[in-house]
Amino acid sequence: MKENFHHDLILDRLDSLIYLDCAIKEILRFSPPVEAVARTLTMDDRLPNSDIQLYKDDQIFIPVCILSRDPRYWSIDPELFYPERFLDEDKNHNPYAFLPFGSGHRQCIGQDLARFELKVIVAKLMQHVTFIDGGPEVNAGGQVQGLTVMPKYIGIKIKFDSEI
Ligand code: HEM
Repeated sequence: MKENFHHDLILDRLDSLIYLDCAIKEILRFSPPVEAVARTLTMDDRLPNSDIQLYKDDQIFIPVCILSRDPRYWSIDPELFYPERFLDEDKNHNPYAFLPFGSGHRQCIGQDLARFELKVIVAKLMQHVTFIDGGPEVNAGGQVQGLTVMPKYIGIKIKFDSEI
């Protein structure tokens, strides 16, 4: 990125940032901002290979955050934060194991915009600043559950590259 410091982020250049795509996917897999999506059944059904009977009008939750860390659906240990998985071993993952924007008729209508915005903002910031981990004391882990999930603590130092 550093050698591209003065380059504008034209679309072609954004498209070439394949590793950034992987990193954004990995963030959405590792810590999906929406942990579950809900559905109301329109007819009776039974979960395959189980005794679990479901009835019309039942409400079910699809646990996005559990599916994205279920070792049955990932080749590389899903507890590892490893963006490269999307280049190779986990490129063709089960599509239902990765649902940060939901799926089907009610999937997120803003997902293309969200992905694009995330990519532009991160790429633009990386052209001008360096992020430094605030360390284990400030980044003590944990999360806060609201409408979306957020880190409980977050400590990042930001250095403007002109200062380095
Ligand atoms: C990282 C950012 C975002 C995440 C993780 C996210 C995630 C989600 C999820 C999980 C759902 C439920 C999907 C389902 O039930 O299958 C949803 C629905 C929705 N999202 Fe997003 N979203 C994001 C950004 C946005 C943005 C930028 C917009 C609008 C510009 C947006 C608009 C909507 C709308 C309108 C729905 C309801 C769709 C419906 O019920 O038909 N979202 N989103």
